[in-house]
Amino acid sequence: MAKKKKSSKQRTDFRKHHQGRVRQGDLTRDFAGGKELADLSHGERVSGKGDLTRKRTVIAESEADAAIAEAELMTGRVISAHGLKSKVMTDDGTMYECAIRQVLKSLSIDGRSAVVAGDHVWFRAQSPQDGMIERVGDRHGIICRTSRGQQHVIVANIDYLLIIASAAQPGLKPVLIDRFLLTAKQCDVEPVIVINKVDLVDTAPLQPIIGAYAALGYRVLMTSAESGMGVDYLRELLHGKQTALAGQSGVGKSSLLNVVQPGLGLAIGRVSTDNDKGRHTTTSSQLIPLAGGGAVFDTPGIRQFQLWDISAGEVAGLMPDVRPYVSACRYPNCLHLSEDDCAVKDAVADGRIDARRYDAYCHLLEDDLLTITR
Ligand SMILES: Nc1nc2c(ncn2[C@@H]2O[C@H](COP(=O)(O)OP(=O)(O)OP(=O)(O)O)[C@@H](O)[C@H]2O)c(=O)[nH]1
Ligand SMILES: [Zn+2]
Repeated sequence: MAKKKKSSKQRTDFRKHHQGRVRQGDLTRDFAGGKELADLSHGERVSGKGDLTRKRTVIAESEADAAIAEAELMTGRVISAHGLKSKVMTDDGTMYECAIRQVLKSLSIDGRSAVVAGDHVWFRAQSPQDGMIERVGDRHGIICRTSRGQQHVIVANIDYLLIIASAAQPGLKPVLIDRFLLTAKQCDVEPVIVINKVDLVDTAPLQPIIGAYAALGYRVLMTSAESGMGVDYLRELLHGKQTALAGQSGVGKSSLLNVVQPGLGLAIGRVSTDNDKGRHTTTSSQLIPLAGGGAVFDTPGIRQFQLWDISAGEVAGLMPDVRPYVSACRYPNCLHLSEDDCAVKDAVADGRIDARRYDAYCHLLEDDLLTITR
């Protein structure tokens, strides 16, 4: 017991000393660190005799070994994880293709991935391009989806989900914003709504919709990558934060980042005229470190994120404006569509719930969720 405490303190001290940007307590999934491996190698000598002095000496030796082993590790952030290979970027922007140590893989619990995009990892460089991940930091702010009962983490360690929409080309689709809001709520990541391309429209008609979101407590920004409107505010907001980008193709995600951080040079696509839908120019995950701190995660997995993981019965509870009424419905499993004595429909009828939001709710259930589960 005492031995364990000491070793975790040593790790914490080491971490504080060497890994300034990683918070204390980040290393609880410490399956394969030098300490454990050192303990294994000294196992017989330690447990065989019960000689306390010798035991202490061996522990001290193994801790020294562990410190040396740890000192050889490099830190980085996982950009993408595919099967057993991960792309890891170090603080100075060097990319490594990393394998995952077997013990990490075998200790990954209930089918969850041992390593996911966004993870902070400690790895051993094996060549200028290759490495072996030895340790994964604790996760917070996980954006995930569940399909066929399996949870897939798309990206970890995220503070904001930046939901980017555009006022025109493609036109504003509040339904899409609502979907991403549900995702953010479900993942417990703070959403920020950005309405871009406001240079193309008269903004007066946007005010009611912006007001409705703001009244629900969401942060809403109007921006233009073209005129620069709202860009300083956005830059300030992203400063020091870990942000994941969401939004339909062509709304200007890359353009906005390029003006938030001049010199970035992300590829800008043309909006497809084919049914106003466009096609994502960005096809692989990117981690964009921001000058002055923070980073933006741009991954196709979130760009194309759908409501895979939300069941029809859960949606109302995730909408702050609808949630207060659901417990007053006659039927506990009321979906607030065509049921009798529905408190949600009553609230829509007398204006306590915004009719547009309720419409979006109905569409979502009828078009997506109920048809998928049928
Ligand atoms: N007028 C105007 N055009 C913009 C603005 N932002 C982006 N655009 C244009 O919109 C088109 C798409 O911009 P992108 O930045 O590639 O959009 P995206 O969201 O990154 O697109 P994907 O990579 O496909 O997901 C480009 O032609 C941009 O020049 C804006 O604020 N105003
Ligand atoms: Zn109801």
